[in-house]
Formats: sequence, C-alpha cells, structure tokens
Amino acid sequence: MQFINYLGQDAYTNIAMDSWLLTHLKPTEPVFALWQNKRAVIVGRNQNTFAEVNQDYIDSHDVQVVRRVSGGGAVYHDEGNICFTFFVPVENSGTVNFKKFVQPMYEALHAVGINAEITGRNDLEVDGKKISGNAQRYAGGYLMHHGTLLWDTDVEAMIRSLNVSDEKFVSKAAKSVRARVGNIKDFAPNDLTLESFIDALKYYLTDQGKDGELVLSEDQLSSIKKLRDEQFATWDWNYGESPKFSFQNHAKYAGGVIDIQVNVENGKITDINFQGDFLGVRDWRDIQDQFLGVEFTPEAVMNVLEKNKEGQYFGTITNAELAEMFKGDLN
Ligand SMILES: Nc1ncnc2c1ncn2[C@@H]1O[C@H](COP(=O)(O)OC(=O)CCCC[C@@H]2CCSS2)[C@@H](O)[C@H]1O
Repeated sequence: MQFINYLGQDAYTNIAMDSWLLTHLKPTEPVFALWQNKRAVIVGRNQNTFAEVNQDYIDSHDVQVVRRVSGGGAVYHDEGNICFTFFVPVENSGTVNFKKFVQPMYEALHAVGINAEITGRNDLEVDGKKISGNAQRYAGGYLMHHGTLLWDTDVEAMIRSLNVSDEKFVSKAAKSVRARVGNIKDFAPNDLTLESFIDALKYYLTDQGKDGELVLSEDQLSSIKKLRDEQFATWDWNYGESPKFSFQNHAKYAGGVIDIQVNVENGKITDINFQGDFLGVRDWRDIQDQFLGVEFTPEAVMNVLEKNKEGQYFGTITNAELAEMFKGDLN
C-alpha cells in the first residue's frame, strides 16, 4: 500500500484531511496514513458534543474538540496515541466490514510482536483491554476506515476529558461505549519505542517500503486547509451539529433550590425554564426570550444574566452559580 503523509498534529487539520481525501483522492488501490494529534477529543458524526466532553477540563488543558465524519463514539488523542486511516475503493457500501478493513493493521501489529485480537465490536484488544477504536465512512465508491492505537496515552487525562453526566442530557444522539483501555507499550517488546513502532508499522504496511509514498500537491493541500478553516475548526460543526437535545440540572445554593430545563437545537437554546424556591425581585419570565438563540454555553448564558443583573430575577442566587448549571461535566 502507498503511504500518505499527514501534516503535523493539529486535530482540525487531520480530521479535515480524512474527510477531504475520502471524497477527493479516488485511489485505484488502497492507500494508508499514520498520523498523530496533540491533545484532542474526536466525537462521532452523530454525537452530542456537549454530552461527551468535560468542557472545563478541555478548556484548562488545551484539548481540541473535533467532530469527525464517521460514526461511533468519542475518543481521546494525545502524542502517545497513533491514528491510522485506510482509503479503499469498494464496489458498494454493502461491503463495509470492520474485520476485513482492520485486517492489515491487525497483521502489522502481529508482525511487530503485538498480540492483538479483533473483538465483536469494532475494537482491537490486547489481554482483554481495548487498544484501538475504529470507525468507517463510505462515500461514492470509496471507504475510509480509520482507527486509533493507544501506544502510551495518558489514561487519566482521557477519563477526565470524557467525564460527562449521562443523566443531564436526553437525545437520540449516538452514545460512546466506555471500555477498559490499555496501552500497547505495556505489551510490546522492550526495545520498541513510539518512533520505532510507527516506523515498523509503516515499513510493514508499505510492503517493506516498496510501495512508496503518495505526495499531495500544493493545490490539494490548500483545499484541505480551506476545509479545515471553514468546517472542521468551527464551533458550528464541532458543537452546533449535535443532534437536538434537552438538558436538565438541579442545584442547591444558599439562595435557594433551582432546577433548569433547556432545549437545544444546532447548539442554540430554543426553550428554557427555571424553577425553584428562589425569590426573584422580578419574574425571570420577563427575560426568558433573551436566552433563545443563545449558544448553550455557560459563557453565553452568563452574558444574558449579566445584562439583566439589575432585575434580581433569581433572588440571591448569583449569576456565576446559575451559569455553572449549564455544564455537563460530573465535577
Ligand atoms: N484513543 C483511544 N483509543 C481507543 N479507545 C479509546 C480511546 N480514547 C478513548 N477510548 C475508549 O473508547 C471508548 C469509546 O468507544 P466507542 O466504541 O464508543 O468509540 C470508538 O471507539 C470510536 C473510534 C473512532 C476512531 C477514529 C480514528 C481517527 S479519528 S477517531 C471511550 O469511552 C474510552 O473508554
């Protein structure tokens, strides 16, 4: 198989790359890429990003959040995680078959001494621990099969990044399937390093280097950059494309007990309700409309609250306390 070089470790660029190559490359033979992201959470096409990422942790640890075009759940990437993508011409989408398309990676892993097994789900495991998650997307006669390889990922950071409350969100969005994960490094021959592991996979998959490299043109690279900027790096894609959902939360503060109920479409609030025993000086319903069309983020909600703080609509419950309720994380 020919090898394609991706460009650095920016997750917006790499996910744009996957998507663009699926619809534009049109290879006559299978080709593949090995690439890495700096810290990122990559959510599936049909997921509710708000319900998958711990936004406070993401913001304070410089984690990128990107929606990909394939289905499945949310995964965490860092420099200890390796991604692979296969682009394969196929007869029709009915040939989509995980076992078949993960097979070359399975063989490459065995060739370098990793005893991986293919599971009934779309995972690879070693010793009962998930070391690779996979997903696919078909478009116009081509299949993109991509997956992860946990070489030496910070599992603590993975768990923290994905630590979100299930109970607060209701929607038809695809849910992630939590798994017991492991790092390949712990099962690998002692002399293998991240670099030599990547080199070995590349060597094996290119038939000992004989298949060479497919080099993208400047034009192709600038189209990919454009797609990155216009789609994959935007809030509207990464958050706004979440299927519509409702959110509820409950809190008890010195100023009273409060329940919020919010409906969200395209990442924006379409309906909102507050209930509780707080004694507002004015009725919060007077400002209800001001929340509509606002992004479902604590910052955007805070903006609305701050504009109206003179009204004391929520008694002695502070705006910071209220904004805090618009978070999905479990902390
Ligand atoms: N990097 C990584 N690799 C393997 N498993 C992971 C990873 N990060 C998290 N997890 C575990 O998988 C579940 C989610 O499993 P779930 O089965 O829901 O989702 C997936 O596996 C999707 C794989 C997508 C691969 C793409 C390839 C290139 S861009 S992303 C999560 O809750 C964790 O327990």
